[in-house]
Formats: sequence, structure tokens, C-alpha cells
Amino acid sequence: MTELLTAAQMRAIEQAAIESGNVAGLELMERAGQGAVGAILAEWPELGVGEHRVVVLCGPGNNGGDGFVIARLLKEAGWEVDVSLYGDAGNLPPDAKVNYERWAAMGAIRAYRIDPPPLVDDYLKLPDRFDLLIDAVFGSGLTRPFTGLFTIIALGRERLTEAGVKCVAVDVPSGLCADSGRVLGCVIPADLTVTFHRQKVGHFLNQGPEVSTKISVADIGIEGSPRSRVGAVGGCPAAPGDAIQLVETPRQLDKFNGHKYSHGHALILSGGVGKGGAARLSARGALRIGAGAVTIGCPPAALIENAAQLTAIMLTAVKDVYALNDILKDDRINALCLGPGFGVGDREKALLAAVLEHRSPGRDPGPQPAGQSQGPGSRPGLRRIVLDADVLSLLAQDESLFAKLHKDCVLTPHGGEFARLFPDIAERLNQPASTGPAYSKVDATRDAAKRSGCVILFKGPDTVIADPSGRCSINAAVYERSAHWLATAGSGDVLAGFITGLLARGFDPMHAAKAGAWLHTECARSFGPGLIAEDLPEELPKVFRTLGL
Ligand SMILES: NC(=O)C1=CN([C@@H]2O[C@H](COP(=O)(O)OP(=O)(O)OC[C@H]3O[C@@H](n4cnc5c(N)ncnc54)[C@H](O)[C@@H]3O)[C@@H](O)[C@H]2O)[C@@H](O)CC1
Ligand SMILES: [K+]
Repeated sequence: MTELLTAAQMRAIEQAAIESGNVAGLELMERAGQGAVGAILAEWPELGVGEHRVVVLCGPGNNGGDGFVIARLLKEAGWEVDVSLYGDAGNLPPDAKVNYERWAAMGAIRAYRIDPPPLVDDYLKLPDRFDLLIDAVFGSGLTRPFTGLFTIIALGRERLTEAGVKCVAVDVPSGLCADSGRVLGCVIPADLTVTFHRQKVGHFLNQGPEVSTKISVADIGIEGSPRSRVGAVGGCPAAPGDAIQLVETPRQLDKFNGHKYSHGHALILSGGVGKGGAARLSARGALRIGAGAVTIGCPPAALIENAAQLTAIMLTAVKDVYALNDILKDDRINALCLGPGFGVGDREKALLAAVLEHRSPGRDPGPQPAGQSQGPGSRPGLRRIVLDADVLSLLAQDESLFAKLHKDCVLTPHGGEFARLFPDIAERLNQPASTGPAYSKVDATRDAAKRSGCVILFKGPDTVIADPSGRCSINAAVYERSAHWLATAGSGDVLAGFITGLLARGFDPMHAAKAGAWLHTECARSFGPGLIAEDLPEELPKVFRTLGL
């Protein structure tokens, strides 16, 4: 399990390590500098031989302190080292000050003041040629937009690349908010980002992946995670929703012994004539992911069209709410999907209200699969439902429908749908960030989950999944898991189907959303270039085999 840290969590963990008496802050800074140098030489072994020159840009906080350590270590290794400080040496925090002085005993420092800003004709002096740039201007302590003299590096970044200069960000690229992945003012994109102890949330959200490029995590010999330590120290909340995790390979994907209905029955409600493609994609996804049976319910006029396209997937007419309620008397139908190609008319509105209000009588669950919280059809009460696409528009238009949402619903909005459903939250998220830590996609998704009372899966390359209790995970289709080919028509319909199929199999809503999103990304990566939505369900058997199922 990979837990990601916010800046406050990292500070609390560091504080706890120092207060335990096992390690001093100065020692942690030394280890951070050593870790960064180690990561640089591991990434570019050619820099370990011959003569090289480095420019180290240090900022006014402890990130700058790491920079002074790196400068010293590289000088000791025979490098030519150029150090610039953005800020007043007299105001450096204590550990950074010590390392400033250690460096000052070895080499020169060009200092540029922050306040008042340097004169207009002042400029950042850099050597003509250098091999490496260390960006230690701002780290997790960025509180306001990155402006001023050092931003010239961000503006001239392409020319540095052309000149063969490698740029390494210490902890986070300066200007990137470590919690939100949003840029405050301007940012220095890195070729390699070396962070400490754990990856930070901002490395995975928004612009984080694009400007961090590659993350190396240096072990600085401390222990602790938000779960184990943060509740006790640093004033960070210790609620279950505290930890933010990366979604990783899901467990319990294999099917247990049983007949088809022991693996659940998913009902996908489809739109009218000529609109059934999206629901068929969802249905195919639900079936391939292991639902025992999948039925499409469509308006009577669309039966022929659907019948011509379907084989293993069953078909039934759903003219209106009466017909739907009749179908739902079969409580083997334990998961529903509404939205893909559904429509936004009065019929659809009525069906949505009926589904949200429907209570299943429940039945004997029989033997329970290990690890799956509820066997299919086991619970009396509300049906598990995935709500996507058109249904999200209906919910955005009608407060009384929105009020019917419940904890067994999973909403899967993309950015536009999210903004229609939660306009105030989206506005806060989309406003230019002016203070750090900035409001993040994690904050927004958690707020939306709390307000709606259901699981929210907020799509993107940085898909964030949160439940009303604050539990939160990120399915990151970035770095080595990037899957650009997923940006194709219908891929969201398949995702809705994957989650519906997993709900039918008995996965709880949060688990189903996480596992569905993870498998969706893996199918895209496995198929690769040329992917279209139809390929995603068909790739599942291969992905399952790779997982040893
Ligand atoms: N927390 C930890 O466990 C460790 C932290 N370390 C380093 O310490 C860093 C965090 O240090 P700090 O909390 O001092 O934060 P930073 O070094 O990121 O900078 C904070 C300072 O910059 C000022 N500042 C913020 N935004 C500014 C802006 N836009 N313009 C001008 N000034 C601005 C702040 O007022 C503060 O003085 C980490 O990123 C990491 O590099 C490492 O030494 C290893 C251990
Ligand atoms: K930095």
C-alpha cells in the first residue's frame, strides 16, 4: 500500500522523529542531501565520472538548506559548484543556516533579496555552461506564488534542455504546491524530482506529474505514516479519512465457486433507439469483469436494435417505472448502472427516482466469498448503483433527486459533470491558486462525497475516489502507468460497467470504484496504441491472467 503525504503530514512525521530523540533535524537534512545526490548519480551514472559543473539555486527555507548540503557534497566529489540564494541568509531557519555556513566556508554564494525585490536591471547570474541545475528554491513550504528573479529559470527552461542541462527538483519542483499539484505563480519543470520518505500528494495531482516528470524517493531513515503517527503529533487530524493512498493491484479479484447468480446480476438501463451503444459498452464491461449475469433494460422500441447486438447479455423492456419495479422484484438484481446513453427526459427522471428509492427485500447470502464485504444479494435495503453521464446532468438539475443519493451509490463525473453537480466546489478548485497549500482535487472530491453521501470517482489521469467518511485514494494513470489512449469515446461507459460488475460481485462501493478504475487503466496500458472503448472489456482476460487469476 502506497500512502501519499501532505506537507503537514510530512512535517508532523519529521517532528515526531526529532522529538523521539532518535535523530536531529540537521541529520535529516544531511540525509536528504545525500539521498538527492545518490538519486542523481543513479539516474545519470555518467555524471559520476569526469568533470562537471552544477548550479544550485537555494531558497529561503529548509528546501534551500537541502540545496546547500547538495552543493557541499558535489564540491567534495570534485564538481565545480555555483550557488545562488534567493533570500536573506540572516533569516534562514536554523538547520538551513548551519548548512549555509558550512557551504560558505567552501565556496561563494550569490545572494538575491526577496524583499524589496532586486532592481530592474539586476539579473540572475549563471555560468555559460553547466551540466546540472539543482532546484532547491521552494519545497513543501510554498505559501504564495513563486515570483521574482529565479523564475527566469522557468521561462528559459527549454533553452537549458537544449543545452543538455539536467534539472533536478528537490522534494517538489519550485512553484508546485506539494498538496494539490497546482502551480502557484510559475514552476520550474524538472527532469527528475527527488523527494524524501514518501511521495507527496501533489506529485500525483493536476500538473504534478507533468512537471515532476520522474519521482525518486530517498529514504531518510524515519518511520511513520498518517495512520500510525500523525494523529498523535503535529495537530493533524487522525480521522480514518486522513490517509491518501495510491490505488494499487486490487485483491480478491478471482471468482469463488458458485453458480452464475452467486456472482450477482447487474441491470444496465439504456436509452432509446440509436442510443444504446454506451449502455452496451457498460454491459460488456460488467460481464467481462465477472458479474454472473448482465441485463440491459431499454425502452420497448429499442429492443430490436439491442437484440441484434447482444448475445450473452440479456435484454428486457423497461417502458416506465411500473415495468422497472416489476423487474426489480427479482432481488438477484443487486447492482444497477444508469447514465451511459440514458437520456434526460421525464421517463429517465422517473426511472432514476425509482431506482434511488428502491428497497430490495434482501435474501440469504449463502456462503460469503473471502474478503468481499457483502455477498451478492445479501442485504435488504438500497440497491448498489453506478450513476454516470446523463444521470449526472439530471442530478445536477434536480435537488430532490440529488437528495435521494445514498451511500451505496457511486458517482463517476468527469470535470465538466463535476462542475455541474458541485458548482461551488468546482469554482474553488478552478480558481487560480494564490496561497499554499492550495485547495486540491482530493479536497474537492472529499467535499463532494460528504455532501452527496456517496462514493465519488472524479475522473482524470489523476482519478480521485472518496467516500463520505473521507477515505480517499488516487488512481494515477501517470508516470509509468500513463495511459493516454484512454481518452477515447466510450471509455467512461466501460468504466461505469466495470464498477457495476464489481458491485454485482459483492464488492463494496469504495472497493469497486478503486478496483474498477485500476483495471480500466491496466486494460488501456495492456492494449496500448490504437485503443478504442470496445477493446477495454476484451483486454480484461489478459490483464486477469497477468495478475495470476
Ligand atoms: N519535513 C521534513 O521531514 C524534511 C524537510 N526537508 C526539506 O524542507 C523543505 C520544507 O522546508 P520549509 O518548510 O522551510 O519550506 P520551504 O523551504 O519550501 O520554504 C519556506 C520558506 O519560503 C517562504 N516562502 C514560501 N513561499 C514563498 C514565495 N512564493 N516567495 C518567497 N518566499 C516564500 C516561506 O515564508 C518560508 O520562509 C522540504 O521541501 C524539504 O526539501 C528535508 O530537509 C528533509 C526533511
Ligand atoms: K524545489
